[in-house]
Amino acid sequence: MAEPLAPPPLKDDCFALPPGTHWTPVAEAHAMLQDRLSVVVGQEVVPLHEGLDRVLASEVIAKRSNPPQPNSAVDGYGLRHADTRDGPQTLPLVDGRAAAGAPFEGELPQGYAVRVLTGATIPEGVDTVILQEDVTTDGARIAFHGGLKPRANVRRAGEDVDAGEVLFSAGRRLTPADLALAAATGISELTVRKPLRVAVLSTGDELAQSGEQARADQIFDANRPMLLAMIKRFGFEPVDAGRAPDDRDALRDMMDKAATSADLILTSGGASAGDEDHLSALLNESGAMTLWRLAIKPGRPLALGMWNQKPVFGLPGNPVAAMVCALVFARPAMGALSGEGWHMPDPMVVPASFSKNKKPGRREYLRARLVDGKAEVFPSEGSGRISGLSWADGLVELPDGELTINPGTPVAYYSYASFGL
Ligand SMILES: Nc1nc2c(c(=O)[nH]1)N[C@H]1C(S)=C(S)[C@@H](COP(=O)(O)OP(=O)(O)OC[C@H]3O[C@@H](n4cnc5c(N)ncnc54)[C@H](O)[C@@H]3O)O[C@H]1N2
Ligand code: MOO
Repeated sequence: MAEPLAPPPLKDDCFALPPGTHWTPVAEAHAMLQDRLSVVVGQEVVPLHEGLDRVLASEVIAKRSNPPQPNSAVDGYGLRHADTRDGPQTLPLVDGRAAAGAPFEGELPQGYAVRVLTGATIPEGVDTVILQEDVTTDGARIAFHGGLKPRANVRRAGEDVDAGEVLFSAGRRLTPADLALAAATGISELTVRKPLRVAVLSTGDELAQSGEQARADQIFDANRPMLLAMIKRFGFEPVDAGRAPDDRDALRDMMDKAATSADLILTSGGASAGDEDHLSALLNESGAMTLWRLAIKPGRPLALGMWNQKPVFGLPGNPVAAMVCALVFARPAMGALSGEGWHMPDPMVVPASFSKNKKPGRREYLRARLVDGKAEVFPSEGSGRISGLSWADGLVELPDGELTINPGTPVAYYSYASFGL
């Protein structure tokens, strides 16, 4: 008869971090990634109107000043300031007018005023424009009170931007306002980065696809729709690489396909070192695998490797850990790979409305909501509690060390929006 199997004794340090294991602190992991990742996408030239949300590959320089010539800020009358004095006065009007797109020909004679409309090029001789609400006119003269400010209502050429000024640096993701500025300064084409294509692959025999009939022992794949949607929100190109069974050959095929259609592969599940953790085994086999045990909660295991020259981020399977690692590690990494640059948002420091005794050793991310300027947290820290991800509008980050938090303690809060979600 076999010896009865005795359970292992509890260790004194069972709640401490495993001895001898190096837990990579988040800051160290960030520094390493930042150091090792570089732009992997090429460039292309697109017409200005296709520039929205694209990442600039080079700086953009204004070709033209804005405005290109001095123009009027108001509807009114142009005159020489030297022809005015304090107190009530009149000036005769010249024939003709200056309108936007239809300039006044010639120079304004001394001692006259000229009708000007908003946006019109300031006629030669005019240095000041009086608002039409401040004059009376019979069509041949204007009467007004003096004391005008010299150059009133005149927009100087280049007062907004001068030709030759740098409008944007490389790496900027273009906004609607950027397109307006580029158009106004004579830019018609933009040299941008090709979009970063990010493949998302789920692993695990337990996964069923939404819409399919799930066996009783199966769960629906929640990570893939979440990660694909996150990539889209970040402004990258999501590539659905499907769901791989716990079979090394099938996973290898799917990884090969993902590597041909994307610049970066995000997987979820199979990242740790369990019997069915085929992803880490496969990356190990390819010789380009590092399993990072990160000092982060949730999301301890992160498998990083290269597959057919494409970087792979093997995110943990638990959906909460997958999302946290995608925000905290994959998002800034995608910035570096896409040409946008490494970027972590700045948190808002807000008072906590919760209590917690945080143990030392791991940086923690709690699902949080901002209510009346205070951070509330989801009552459960379970890494499979997807409802908390959906309940939250951001994350509270607790530092690596030990900390006692009471209502009112300042904490770092990152809104989902600050990551681009
Ligand atoms: N002995 C240990 N076991 C575990 C440890 C550990 O340190 N020692 N770490 C735990 C932590 S923390 C995490 S996170 C997971 C990470 O494991 P894997 O990345 O290998 O993920 P799986 O084991 O494949 O899955 C974990 C969990 O997530 C579910 N899952 C996976 N993919 C999806 C998906 N696409 N949609 C929804 N849910 C998914 C999966 O069914 C599991 O329940 O390991 C712990 N174990
Ligand atoms: O990464 Mo695990 O989800 O910390 O729980």
